Amino acid sequence: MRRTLTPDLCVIGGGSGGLTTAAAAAAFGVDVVLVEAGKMGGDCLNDGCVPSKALLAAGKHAAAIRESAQFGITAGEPQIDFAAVKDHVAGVIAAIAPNDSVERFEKLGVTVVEAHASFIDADTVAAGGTIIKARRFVIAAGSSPRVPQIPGLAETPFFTNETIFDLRGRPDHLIIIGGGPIGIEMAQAHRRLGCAVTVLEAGAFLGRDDPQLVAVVLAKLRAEGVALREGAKVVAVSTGQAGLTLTIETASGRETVPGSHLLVAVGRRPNVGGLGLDAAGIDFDAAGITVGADLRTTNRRVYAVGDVAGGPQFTHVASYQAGLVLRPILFRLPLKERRDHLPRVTFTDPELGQVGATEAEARAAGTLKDVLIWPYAENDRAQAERRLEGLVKIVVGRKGRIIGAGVAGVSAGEITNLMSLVVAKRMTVADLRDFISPYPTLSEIGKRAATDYYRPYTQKPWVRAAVRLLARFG
Ligand SMILES: Cc1cc2nc3c(=O)[nH]c(=O)nc-3n(C[C@H](O)[C@H](O)[C@H](O)COP(=O)(O)OP(=O)(O)OC[C@H]3O[C@@H](n4cnc5c(N)ncnc54)[C@H](O)[C@@H]3O)c2cc1C
Ligand SMILES: NC(=O)c1ccc[n+]([C@@H]2O[C@H](COP(=O)([O-])OP(=O)(O)OC[C@H]3O[C@@H](n4cnc5c(N)ncnc54)[C@H](O)[C@@H]3O)[C@@H](O)[C@H]2O)c1
Repeated sequence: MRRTLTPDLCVIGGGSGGLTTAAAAAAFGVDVVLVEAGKMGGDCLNDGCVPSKALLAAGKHAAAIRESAQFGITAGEPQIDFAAVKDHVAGVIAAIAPNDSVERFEKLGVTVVEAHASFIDADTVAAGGTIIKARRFVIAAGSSPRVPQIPGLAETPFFTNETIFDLRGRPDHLIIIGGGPIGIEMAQAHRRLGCAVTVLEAGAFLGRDDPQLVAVVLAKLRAEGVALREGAKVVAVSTGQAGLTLTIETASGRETVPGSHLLVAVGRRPNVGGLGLDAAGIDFDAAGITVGADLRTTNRRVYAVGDVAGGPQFTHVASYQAGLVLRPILFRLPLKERRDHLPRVTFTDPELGQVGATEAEARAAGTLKDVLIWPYAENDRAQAERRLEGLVKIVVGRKGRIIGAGVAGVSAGEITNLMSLVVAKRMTVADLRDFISPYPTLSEIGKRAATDYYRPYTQKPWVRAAVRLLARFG
């Protein structure tokens, strides 16, 4: 039966961006319809952040057992039941799923339509048997794995992030095409769970990050036995009796790499197909839906957030943008998206976190005044945990303002949280020096870098003379 809904707001996509938009609008009493074609929770819950972090957590436990002798505890090589690890991953998704469920959102006052949404004109969407005419729309349709045009790939069985977490048998030798965050996280997780792993990367591993920080992560992966091939472009794939063979092109010519299973992790493509964007006058290209700094599309009734909007692809960015678009939609307030304070973390062990500008970005922009570095090895907590590898790097701009920070090391993501506040609130090196950091914590590393920045003042003759003079007054 056909029905027509006329809500104030229609949200397309029930992932990180769409759920945040719908829940926040409903909290203000707005009449909201949310349309989801697949699983509520989207990529992050079902095929992305959550299963990948759960798999990494399992790998971390295996590594802890292997490395326990340095603490005086001998346990030996861990016995890994790969299928049971996958049950753990599924269990974590199931534990979080109720937060994102149709039932919960209906309780919040959102009308959920479980169907594929497509615009039929500038202010109307068709979703299954439902027609939705809304005052405003937010498209949060996400992205899908990009599958490259590599000869032989279409005829070869391969995994993407949408299928790898369902694999219950342990791969003997997993080959990963792509050394971005997905490739590198999956490489370490699988290696620690007992697979041989080779990662083939055409350019540089974790190429968007600071090479000095990336080196910390790569050193650990290499030490654990992950084969990392940089500057290795995969140009052909084939399967035969002996298994899988990939042909790579490197600076020294072509060679082949054998393996048993293949994971393709070469980036994402925005889910713009099937949305009827032309019918609604919404421009898009290969990067995603075209939006301005106000996240508005070329149709003034329609906003786009998250992966489909062509910006940085992170759950927290989708949620941040979702919060922003409610300003004009609910309150008619202007909005301008800020990107100078966005954080990101790659959840390897050690982790790699970055917020704001990297050193190279600040230098290219002409805003770099100083770089402060403090090593993990100088931190007492890192000593206690026997995790000395890594560093904090603080990028300082004009007037001592901290415009970026990068952290590579154990729990770098948590330190990045602190640095994220510092960068978002436009704090200075003095602010980071002056707060009290509980001892012994890893986050003290940032404070130590800031304190060290002022050390030259202790050497200045006039400062020393002033100290001596003041001492005379008793
Ligand atoms: C393996 C992996 C690990 C990741 N790890 C992290 C991490 O640790 N931290 C982090 O911040 N980010 C991580 N990400 C990125 C993160 O998952 C995405 O940036 C985030 O999910 C984007 O949210 P979104 O709302 O834009 O899209 P999604 O979460 O993908 O949601 C889009 C939803 O829209 C639905 N949809 C699409 N088209 C239609 C339509 N026409 N009609 C109705 N519904 C539709 C889809 O079914 C989907 O449910 C990871 C990604 C991957 C692949
Ligand atoms: N911890 C996190 O926050 C996290 C984790 C995973 C994914 N993500 C998000 O998902 C996005 C997608 O991740 P991704 O790793 O798929 O993409 P990516 O674009 O970051 O990396 C893909 C890599 O594949 C390489 N590549 C492409 N074609 C190749 C070929 N033929 N041979 C060899 N290498 C090739 C590219 O050079 C690139 O380095 C990320 O940008 C990130 O925003 C975030």
